[in-house]
Amino acid sequence: MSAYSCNNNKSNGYDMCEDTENEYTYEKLMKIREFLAERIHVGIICGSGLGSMGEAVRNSVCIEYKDIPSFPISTVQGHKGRLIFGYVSDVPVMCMQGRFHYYEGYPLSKCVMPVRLMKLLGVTHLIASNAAGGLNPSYKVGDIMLQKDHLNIMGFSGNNPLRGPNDGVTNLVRQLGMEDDVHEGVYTCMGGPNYETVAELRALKVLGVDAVGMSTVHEVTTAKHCGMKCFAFSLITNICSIDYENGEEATCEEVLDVGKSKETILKVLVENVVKFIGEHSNNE
Ligand SMILES: O=P(O)(O)O[C@@H]1C[C@H](O)[C@@H](CO)O1
Ligand code: HPA
Repeated sequence: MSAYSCNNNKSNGYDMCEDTENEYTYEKLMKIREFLAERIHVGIICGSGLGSMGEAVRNSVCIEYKDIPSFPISTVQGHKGRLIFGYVSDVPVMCMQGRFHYYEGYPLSKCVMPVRLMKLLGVTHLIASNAAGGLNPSYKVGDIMLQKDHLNIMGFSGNNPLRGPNDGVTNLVRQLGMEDDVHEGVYTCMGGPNYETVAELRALKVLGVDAVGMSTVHEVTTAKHCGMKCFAFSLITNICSIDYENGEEATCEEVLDVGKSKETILKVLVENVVKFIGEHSNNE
């Protein structure tokens, strides 16, 4: 008898099959889940005003956060609040158009839950983006800062910082024709929701911070802990002034406007990085 043929044993009224292939144990289901999970490869988190990167996703299926059981909702301007599943450069991705911030009232464990979900769904590589204020005097509004490291101020007592993004990816970003506008630097996350005081910015500068924002550090820390490879970058949306006499605090509108003005280049950036990951990771 072949593995799939039934013997018409109807002792309980149903067709009974001898074949053990028809028994779905928990272990077997987990194997199926693992197989399917391997089909999603890259996770993308869009920062404030950077949701247009989600338009790089082709053949997409969108699911609103509010429709997903137990999922938090986005409460911040510039975060659509939906998951997009699809393909970028033929690589299967899931994209968060909207992240969760500590200042929204969510504990950090909830802010990073989607990263753990990505891991469960098979994501091996995380691309995290954010809007940030430039502290390094050589940065201009609209520049991109590749996060070569971060300062985990909110977890000063011990989380590991991100070390060394993939050199190849870094070069690839430089090839975007933005050589003069791309930097590698140190990012830090403040608790928010208010922007930093001059005294705080001065302290951050002394600590070696090049750009300051309100996210990403805990996501990257969690992703690293889960064994993912991470590529994180900041769009410099405003320049942080450490001068009491000159310089104004950024506004939310300003931050979102800079994101909008860089939509095209950010989409290309995401496409190139995902393509690179697809070509170099061998579906690991
Ligand atoms: O989600 P990100 O880190 O891009 O958001 C930044 C930090 C604040 O939420 C907002 C400031 O305008 O942008
Ligand atoms: O200057 C800033 N500080 C903190 N978060 C930010 N997000 C955009 N700009 C900034």
